[in-house]
Amino acid sequence: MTDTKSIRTTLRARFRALRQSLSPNAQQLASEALALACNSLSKNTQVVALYLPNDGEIDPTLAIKHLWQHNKHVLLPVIDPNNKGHLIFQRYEQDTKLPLNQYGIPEPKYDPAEIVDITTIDIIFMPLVGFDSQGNRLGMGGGYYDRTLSAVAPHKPVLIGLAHDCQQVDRLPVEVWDIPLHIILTPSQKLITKHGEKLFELPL
Ligand SMILES: Nc1nc2c(c(=O)[nH]1)N(C=O)[C@@H](CNc1ccc(C(=O)N[C@@H](CCC(=O)O)C(=O)O)cc1)CN2
Ligand SMILES: Nc1ncnc2c1ncn2[C@@H]1O[C@H](COP(=O)(O)OP(=O)(O)OP(=O)(O)O)[C@@H](O)[C@H]1O
Repeated sequence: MTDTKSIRTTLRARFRALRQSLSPNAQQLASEALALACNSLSKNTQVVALYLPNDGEIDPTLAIKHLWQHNKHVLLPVIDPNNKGHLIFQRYEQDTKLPLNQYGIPEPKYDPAEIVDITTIDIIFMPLVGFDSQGNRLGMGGGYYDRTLSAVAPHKPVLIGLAHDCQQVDRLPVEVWDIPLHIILTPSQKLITKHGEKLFELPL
């Protein structure tokens, strides 16, 4: 194993354990703070991807409810059955059925009619295991988001990582394929990274 890979593996285990150890009350407060922040960032947008929580991840379900109330199109990631290691994004509505995927995460059943082209998404709010102030992201280790996003433009969709404050690390060792985040939201911070600063030149 390379140094980078082994450090990322060690950090992944540490930060997964840390977020899993948060109390239900801490998770609830985090989710409420997140809903306000997501809502404010989504104001001038129409199509927004989120995720359903797993493994102690910060819970965006309250944010999703707010977005529905404001008539936004909410999407969820679905593991692409036709393109190994990639995600597609499908519409998520109040009556969407959510069977569990291979990792036990609820996701819409694959349906080509429900797929939304990734280049039309305004914001992808992404789960993460760890992050640093440069916008580097450590995920679950499947490479799904990195592979899926490798084909999109550097400014669209806007990539926003969602995390608990305890998931921040000084500096993550990065891999060549890592796609940096524009913004990272935690219950107490809206961190605009150096990649995100370029977005101020564009309407969000
Ligand atoms: N909530 C949420 N949804 C998501 C992701 C995510 O990180 N969080 N993903 C982001 O990519 C995709 C799923 N990727 C995942 C990759 C690995 C594991 C996982 O639990 N891995 C186990 C090993 C499981 C096995 O191989 O049987 C582990 O590492 O313990 C979970 C999700 C799509 N949906
Ligand atoms: N663009 C890509 N093309 C091909 N393989 C990739 C790409 N991105 C990631 N991978 C593969 O995915 C594996 C996992 O990558 P990494 O450790 O960066 O995942 P992660 O960022 O934690 O996961 P995720 O993106 O699913 O949240 C790597 O071993 C790498 O080989």
